[in-house]
Amino acid sequence: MSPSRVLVLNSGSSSVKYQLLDMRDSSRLATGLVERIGEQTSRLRHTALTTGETREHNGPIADHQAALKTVAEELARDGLGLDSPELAAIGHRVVHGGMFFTEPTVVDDDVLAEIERLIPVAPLHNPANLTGIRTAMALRPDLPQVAVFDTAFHTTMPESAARYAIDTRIADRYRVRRYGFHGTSHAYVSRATAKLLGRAPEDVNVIVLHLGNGASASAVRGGRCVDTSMGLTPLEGLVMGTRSGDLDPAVIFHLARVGGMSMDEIDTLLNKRSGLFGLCGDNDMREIQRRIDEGDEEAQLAFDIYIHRLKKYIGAYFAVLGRVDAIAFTAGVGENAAAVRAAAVAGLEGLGPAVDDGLNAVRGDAPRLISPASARVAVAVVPTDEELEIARQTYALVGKDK
Ligand SMILES: Nc1ncnc2c1ncn2[C@@H]1O[C@H](COP(=O)(O)OP(=O)(O)O)[C@@H](O)[C@H]1O
Ligand SMILES: CC(=O)OP(=O)(O)O
Ligand SMILES: [Mg+2]
Repeated sequence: MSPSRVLVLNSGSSSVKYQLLDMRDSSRLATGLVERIGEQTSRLRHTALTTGETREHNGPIADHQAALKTVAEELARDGLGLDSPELAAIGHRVVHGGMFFTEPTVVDDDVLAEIERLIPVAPLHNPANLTGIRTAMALRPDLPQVAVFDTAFHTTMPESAARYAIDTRIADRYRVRRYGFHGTSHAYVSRATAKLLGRAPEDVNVIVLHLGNGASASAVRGGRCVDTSMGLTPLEGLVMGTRSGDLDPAVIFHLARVGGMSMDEIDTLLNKRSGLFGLCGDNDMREIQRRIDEGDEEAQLAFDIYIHRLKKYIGAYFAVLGRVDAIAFTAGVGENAAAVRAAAVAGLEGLGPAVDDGLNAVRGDAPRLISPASARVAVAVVPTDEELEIARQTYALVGKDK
């Protein structure tokens, strides 16, 4: 029998999420998460679905290379090691693929060089993605390593949405344009939303709100992305856990000229010390909601700013799409924070969407509608599964090669 397993690695700036899947039936064999890499308090949580056993390790894991070695050891303990002949390929989430990578791609030296060249426009993500690929290559040099790019789904955006209004020659010389991210999630969720509505993706217009630590919105017309909120880098758009999202670019000149801050300091400020964290000292929506329940005004204002920006994007994408069939909430905040969903849609009834408080309060892992039957625009919670989507794309590509 030909090998049918795919290991998926989603390496973030300080974490690695992974899943081992059997693509004959898309079942998960193992899943896990390494968090707080580089800190003293790193944690690995590994679950073997073959046995139902979960193991946890606490203690420092210095870097992504060490993290992946530990992951490989954990898989081996369950008889699912990387040396298995059943492994067909390793699929990697790569955040920035620039303009060239519109499809999943088997990694070779040229692909590695291009991912490396794009580091300045994804400084938090591409270095971790590269380490993931290189470490996996060293462990299994014979296996195809497939890169699945966050940017790929957004390459269908029209030039009117993808261009910034700056001197075209400068923009072209430095490839300054809007690329968009979280594309694997936007693609998966927009398709799953069409399915939930019982319609073909080609017939459905969806606004997808991917609200995790990083957050982005997209306007999807008939299965193709026509606009998204992230731009050259994953900093533009919505208010995020630690990123500012949209601001007047002159804020940067002001902080440099008047505040005496260096470019690196401003970069760190906007990427790591802004967003919800910058506004109230917490980036986790659970903690913010707890503080709001206690009457904390700072947390309330952070929440209100987050919601105001989200609403502006929902409104904008109504205008971009003309007709909207559904709004889909996904990722950690979108899937779990009922208060965010209710507040984001409140007051938009004139445009068609509405949230039913009873349905919104129901928790679950399955895609579900939270709008009343009378709403002209459906509102849905659609859990994302970037790892499954990466595994599918990886397996489809490797299968084609055989
Ligand atoms: N039960 C919950 N209620 C509210 N927010 C939650 C809940 N669980 C997770 N979150 C939010 O989701 C975020 C993580 O989302 P996730 O999509 O896993 O992010 P990422 O992939 O960017 O690490 C957390 O920072 C937190 O704000
Ligand atoms: C692109 C991006 O922001 O990714 P994440 O949400 O995983 O940080
Ligand atoms: Mg994520």
